[in-house]
Amino acid sequence: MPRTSPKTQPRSADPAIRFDDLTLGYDGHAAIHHLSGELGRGTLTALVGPNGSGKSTLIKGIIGLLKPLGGSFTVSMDQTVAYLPQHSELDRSFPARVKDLVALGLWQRCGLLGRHQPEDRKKVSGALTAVGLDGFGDRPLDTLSGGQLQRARFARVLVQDANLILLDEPFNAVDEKTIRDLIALIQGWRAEGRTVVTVVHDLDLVRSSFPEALLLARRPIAWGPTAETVTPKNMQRARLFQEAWDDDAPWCAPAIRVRPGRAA
Ligand SMILES: Nc1ncnc2c1ncn2[C@@H]1O[C@H](COP(=O)(O)OP(=O)(O)OP(=O)(O)O)[C@@H](O)[C@H]1O
Repeated sequence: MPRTSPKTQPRSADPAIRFDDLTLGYDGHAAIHHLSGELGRGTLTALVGPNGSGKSTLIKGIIGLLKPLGGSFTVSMDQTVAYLPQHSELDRSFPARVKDLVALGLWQRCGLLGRHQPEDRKKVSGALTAVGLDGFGDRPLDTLSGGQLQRARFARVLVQDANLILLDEPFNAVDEKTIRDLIALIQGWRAEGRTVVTVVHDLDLVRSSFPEALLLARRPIAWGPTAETVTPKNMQRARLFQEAWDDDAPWCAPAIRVRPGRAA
C-alpha cells in the first residue's frame, strides 16, 4: 500500500514504482517536488488534485518524457507501460480507421509500419468487442462521437497488454454510461493484477471506484486508501498549497507559504 513517508513505511520488496524525493518540472522550475513512496503492484490509484497541481507532470515523468530535476524514481524492471494521454483532437483528425488507431498499440511488437498477422487482427477485433465497438473497425475516426473515440483509445491500451497502465483524465467529456463501461474495464485490469494510475477530477467517482488515491498540490498532500486521503480536510490543504505555490520560484526553493497552524 502506498504511503507518502518511506521513513515510516516498511518498504515492499518489489513495488511497481518507487519514488525517492522526486522533483519534476520544466525549464528548471519544479512543477511537483518531494514525492517519496511506493506504488504497489496490482493497485488501482486515482491521481487527484487541483488544476495545475502536477498530475500530468507526474505521469509524463513516469513514462520518461521529463527527466527528474532532483531525486529519482525506479520503475521495476519487469513493468511494461501503457499510457493514455489526455483526450486530443489530434486522434480524431488522424486520417485512419478505428482499427488502425487500435493497432498502433501493437507497434512495440510489430513496428510502426509492420505487417499485422492474423493473431494481431484478432487482438484488435477482440479489443474492439471488449470496449463495445464491435463492427466499428472500418469506420474513419472522424465519424466517431467523443465517447466512441475514447472507447477506441481504451482498445489501443488493451492491445498493449501492459502491466502498468497510466491514464490521464480518461473520463473527460464522456457520458455516464461510457464512464461506467470504462471503469469496468479498469477494474478488470486491476483484477488481472495490473497496476493502474488514473488522473480523475470527479471525487465522487474516485470515492466509489478507486481504492487508493494520491492527492497532489505540487507535492504529495496525502497518499493511501481513498477514504483516508480524499477527505474535506485534505482537499482544503491541497487547495491552500496550490494557491500558495510560486511558479517563478527556483526549483525546490521553499516556495510554499501556508498560514500558521496549517503546515503540512
Ligand atoms: N510543457 C510545459 N512547460 C512549462 N510548464 C508546464 C508545462 N506543462 C505543464 N506545465 C506547468 O506545470 C504545472 C503542473 O501542470 P500539470 O499539467 O502537471 O497539472 P495538472 O495537475 O495535470 O493540471 P490539470 O488538472 O489542469 O490538467 C502547471 O503550472 C503548468 O503550467
